Amino acid sequence: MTSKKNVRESALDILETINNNQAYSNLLLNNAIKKNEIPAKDVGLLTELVYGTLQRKMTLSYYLQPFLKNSKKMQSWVVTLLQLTLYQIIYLDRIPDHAAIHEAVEIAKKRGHKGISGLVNAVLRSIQRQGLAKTEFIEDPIERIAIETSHPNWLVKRWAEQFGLEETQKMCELNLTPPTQTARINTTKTTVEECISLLEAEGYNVKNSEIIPEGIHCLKGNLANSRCFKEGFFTIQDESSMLVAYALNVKEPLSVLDACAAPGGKSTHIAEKMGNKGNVLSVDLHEHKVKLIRQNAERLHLDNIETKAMDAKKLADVLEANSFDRILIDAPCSGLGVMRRKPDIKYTKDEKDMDRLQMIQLKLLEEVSPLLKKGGLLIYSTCTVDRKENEEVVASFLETHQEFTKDTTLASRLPESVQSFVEDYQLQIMPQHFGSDGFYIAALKKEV
Ligand SMILES: C[S@@+](CC[C@H](N)C(=O)[O-])C[C@H]1O[C@@H](n2cnc3c(N)ncnc32)[C@H](O)[C@@H]1O
Repeated sequence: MTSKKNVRESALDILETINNNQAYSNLLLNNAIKKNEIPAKDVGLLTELVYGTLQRKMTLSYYLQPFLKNSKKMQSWVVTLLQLTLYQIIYLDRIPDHAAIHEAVEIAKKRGHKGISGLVNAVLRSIQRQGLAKTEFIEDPIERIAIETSHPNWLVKRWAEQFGLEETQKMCELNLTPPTQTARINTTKTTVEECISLLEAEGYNVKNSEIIPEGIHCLKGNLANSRCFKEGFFTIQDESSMLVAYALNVKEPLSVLDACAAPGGKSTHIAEKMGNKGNVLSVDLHEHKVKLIRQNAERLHLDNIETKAMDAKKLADVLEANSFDRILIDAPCSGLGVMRRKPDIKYTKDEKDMDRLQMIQLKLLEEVSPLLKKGGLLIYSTCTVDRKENEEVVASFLETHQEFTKDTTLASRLPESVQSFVEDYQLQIMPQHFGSDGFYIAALKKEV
């Protein structure tokens, strides 16, 4: 079947839409694959072109700059086309440079005019002849890391202040690598061994997680298309997120509130760990999000999840105080721990977002915590790497809530390889620790 727009034209369209509208890359990619009837064999290349160019945008701009006399006057699609092509020349060995340049010139002819295609050709050929500017000579280490790893300056500076330059550099470099698909086996339906052999029979290359006993890594294929997935044998989830149900200590049937639950990755894990017994109340803001939790629970054949669409901050108006054994607040956050999956985050967030989010996170803790029983456990988590949204939120909550204490037994409940990263009652996973998402967990206990 011939595609309506070829792979590189589609990649250019997607990148332009992201630049102009800040739309989500994964949704745009899926739409383009359908609309342009991109053949299955080219989907991998299209994904790599879009994510790779987006991930390296600042580095590519830095390399292009000396060759563009007046980039401000240049139409934005031309700059994006140059970045897309330079990405292939520098980072994709399997595409010969002349083929990438030829395609770029053809696209420029089709979308623009002869002048533009001549300019695209001239810029790319000059880069080939003269080579790339050296980043080692950038004196300021913050600026150098920012350009080399394509992270905004303010973020590199912020992380360097919080975690030191060395950890920041490691994190930024790891953020450029493609994530591995991981999944959590539904232990109420199957075992890890059985699921691995069923997936292998379907043609997948999978192996055990080195961190989570019920986790697996997929080395080939997309698990979402498997029969095992449809039958509810697993949930696609990052390994860091799998730690939350361990932190909650839900080995027996209990009453659990998951206050920010959609699409239900952690709710379903909790429900599985309780052996499809007890009760999980999964709350999220809107009905369309809550529907995703129900769909997931149904697919996994879990009957112990109840859902509610409402603002968790108002739950205390409709539920009894002191009524849950466990509460999870997996709060809305800046998502700085998941940049490998969502490179758009790098260019759309700013420091004001963290200030705004901190207020929301604190308010959620304030309003939801009275629902916890005395002696109960509250877990606060985010998929971000930022002290303002993590340690500061929890410290501020503890200051004004004497009835809560730090639960220093957190480490003992977590899988062994993670334990050494726990500090007292908190865990900040950095992407470079295990190659999983950056993630924060704090464990708090309500005094009896
Ligand atoms: C990090 S995501 C949750 C992911 C989920 N726990 C999982 O593992 O699948 C945060 C969620 O909080 C929800 N949310 C934000 N503000 C909320 C509020 N005031 N009440 C309830 N849910 C809220 C968002 O809609 C979003 O789905």
